[in-house]
Amino acid sequence: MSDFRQKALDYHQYPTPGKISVELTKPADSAKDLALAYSPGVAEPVRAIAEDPDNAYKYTAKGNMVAVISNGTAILGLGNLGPLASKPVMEGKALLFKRFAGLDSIDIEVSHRTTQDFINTVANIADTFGGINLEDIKAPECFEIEQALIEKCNVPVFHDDQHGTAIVTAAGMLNALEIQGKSLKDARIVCMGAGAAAIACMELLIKCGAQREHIYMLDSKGVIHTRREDLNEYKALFANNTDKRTLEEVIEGADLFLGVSGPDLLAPEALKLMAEKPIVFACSNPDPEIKPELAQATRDDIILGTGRSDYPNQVNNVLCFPFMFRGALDVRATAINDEMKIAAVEAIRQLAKEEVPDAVKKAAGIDELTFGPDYIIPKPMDPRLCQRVARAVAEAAVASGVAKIPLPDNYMKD
Ligand SMILES: NC(=O)C1=CN([C@@H]2O[C@H](COP(=O)(O)OP(=O)(O)OC[C@H]3O[C@@H](n4cnc5c(N)ncnc54)[C@H](OP(=O)(O)O)[C@@H]3O)[C@@H](O)[C@H]2O)C=CC1
Ligand SMILES: CC(=O)C(=O)O
Ligand SMILES: [Mg+2]
Repeated sequence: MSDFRQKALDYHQYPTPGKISVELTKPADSAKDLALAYSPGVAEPVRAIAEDPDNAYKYTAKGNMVAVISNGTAILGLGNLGPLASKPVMEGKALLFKRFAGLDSIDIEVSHRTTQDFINTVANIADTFGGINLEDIKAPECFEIEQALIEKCNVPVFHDDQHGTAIVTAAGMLNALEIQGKSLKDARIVCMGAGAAAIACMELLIKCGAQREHIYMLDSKGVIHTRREDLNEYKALFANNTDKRTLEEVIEGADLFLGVSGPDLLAPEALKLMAEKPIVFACSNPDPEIKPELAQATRDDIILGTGRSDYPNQVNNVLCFPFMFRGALDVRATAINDEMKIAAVEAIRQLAKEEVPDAVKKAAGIDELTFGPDYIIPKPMDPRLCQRVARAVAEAAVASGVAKIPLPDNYMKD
């Protein structure tokens, strides 16, 4: 067994199996404590919540609690390995919620027969939580699931692989384009993958200024084009009227490559065909579409991002989802809308241009971090991310009318 594999397994096994646990927030030592915590005292908040459901935010952990819910159908880039196998990833998301945004989070892995079963299961438990983070649910079911849950639930529902990924990708792309001296409006884009992350990333890039007709999307059968008869309605929106059928044909002259598909799908020969100063985000986890060392050896004018923590430019939804929910929950947003997403893109983008505190460099294990090809987006351990992104998101929620309470005084001020 490799050293790293053993280390990863040991990390998860010792000293206690798993990565999360539940802590008490109130004393529970004496009979007096228990009389308040349990019977008879607990009856008082019960009555208060029965009278007004919003009292759940006052008397229970709901307002600071996010459920991370998966069915394990698209676990990272490892595929459909089932609900239980997705548990380490979901516990990992809970760890990130707590570590970076102070949000309590519990993972829920759902076995189900039909898509409707899954929707019903989540809808039936949603009121327990302040928000629902859907994770690693494959396309195209993820689109129907998210839409149905947004309609059924009173709390914000967010499919992280779609929108978290899209927000971070857009922020990174815009900064990389700026450094390479290119514009999103003119950029020729190749998107490898046509699933949850791919469709959402391209839709958000279009909202940020990319042109749909400049995008070529590929799935496991090749280029998505208008003469294909096997396209679902989401892929069909990206069908090009073209004779091109292969990656090599569409990548020639491309400025941007986004990989949200699987390992080693971008060969160096294809990378060589991209335009001058290309931008490549090889975001498949854990193994990117091209090995970073190979990409760098193939093109010295490249800006490269991956989804991983062990290379520069980590283009990963961890830069978004903890703070998106922090901001949304703090103003009790009923939804996560486009205004909030665009506000998050801008906040992430701008932070990368600021001076980096020494503590962040130390945690990243890097001596110098200055806005440029090897530093296009902030590091996950940058504590300013929570302040900036949560504040931008909360302000956008208030301004766009989905917040149920006003911005708290001095909210997330530096
Ligand atoms: N860095 C980050 O933050 C994130 C990275 N990702 C990564 O993106 C990838 C996809 O995740 P997600 O969208 O949730 O999963 P989905 O299952 O929804 O989509 C996977 C897509 O990849 C396509 N694909 C598979 N094999 C190939 C191939 N050989 N050539 C071209 N396309 C292929 C599939 O094609 P088809 O439609 O034909 O089946 C499908 O469109 C994963 O590797 C995941 O780790 C995802 C979210 C966040
Ligand atoms: C990062 C992530 O959510 C994924 O790869 O699925
Ligand atoms: Mg995911």
